[in-house]
Amino acid sequence: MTVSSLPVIDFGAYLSSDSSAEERKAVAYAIDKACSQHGIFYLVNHGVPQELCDKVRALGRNFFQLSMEEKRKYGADSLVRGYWSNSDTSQTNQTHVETIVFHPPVHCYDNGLSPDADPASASARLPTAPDALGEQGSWPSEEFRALTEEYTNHILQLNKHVVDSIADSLELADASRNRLQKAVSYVGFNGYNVLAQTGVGKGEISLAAHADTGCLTFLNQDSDSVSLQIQDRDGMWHGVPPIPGAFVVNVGSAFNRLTGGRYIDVQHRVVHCSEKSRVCVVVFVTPPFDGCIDPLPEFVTASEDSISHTPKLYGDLHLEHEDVYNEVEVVALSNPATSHV
Ligand SMILES: O=C(O)CCC(=O)C(=O)O
Ligand SMILES: [Fe+2]
Repeated sequence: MTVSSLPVIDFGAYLSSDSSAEERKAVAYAIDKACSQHGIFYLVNHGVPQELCDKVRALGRNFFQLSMEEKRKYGADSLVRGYWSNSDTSQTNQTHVETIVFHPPVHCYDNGLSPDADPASASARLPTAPDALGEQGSWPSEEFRALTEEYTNHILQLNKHVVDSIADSLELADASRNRLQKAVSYVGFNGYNVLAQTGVGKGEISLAAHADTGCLTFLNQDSDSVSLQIQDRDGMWHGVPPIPGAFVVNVGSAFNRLTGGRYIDVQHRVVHCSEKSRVCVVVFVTPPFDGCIDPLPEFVTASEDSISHTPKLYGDLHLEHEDVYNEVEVVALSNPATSHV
């Protein structure tokens, strides 16, 4: 894989009302091709103000610079919102990756789970109602909350257009388009400290290999280092160099299922060994927990259609992935060979 092989998609033509139908179609086909060949692409001219993208990364950076004692005041709650880091750093205050996660209260989960379920059970950890999300106390400041919500709303708007373009290129029926448009967002601010060179030599990584669980993920990464890596079909890892102003957009497992495997839920990880720490603000866009993630009718073959089964819901997939996704310990690299995408 070479640097030029990861598509850089200019979304301006899809968003502009001056564009012709052919111009919009060309963008839509490019996105479909990227999702089915790579499961990841760069998006430029996406319409989210650059100043806002820079501000949210700065918000994350300022937060991570607080003392560990201060950050722990915002420790993750039972719904896994808030601050979390991958090592007990009481001695050194050193972490490889730390994160502060929110589910902004802009969407409603209606997954039918009982709010008084056994708190020790996995299902009790799923947010069940809008007022269970993003309580005031879990935000470091009102500014943090306001900017995060503004940013997330922009990304959700952008996601709506990207999904529309995908539905256009796949010629989806309205019912399928509407299913894909039901979206919930999670936002995570990831902070990466530099892995000691000795550690990198020993095969340490910052964020373990995984596929995201939802449909599309929008990454807004610092542009100083090549730290994000994706795995190709031959198992080789490749760096994804940041392009200033571009989002990296990747496909998650729910989209892989919904498209009957057409879209690749790309495996990715982070190995951060530059001189500066790194921030990446991540918005995961997922179906609601009660959303069915069985393949859309357009991707069901006649023989599959005749098999009756219980529909798979996104909430189930979320729980299955949770342990894998949270596995961010430092582990040995299985294959340290990398090149730029
Ligand atoms: O920080 C990054 O570049 C990637 C983060 C990521 O993959 C995730 O949070 O799921
Ligand atoms: Fe990820």
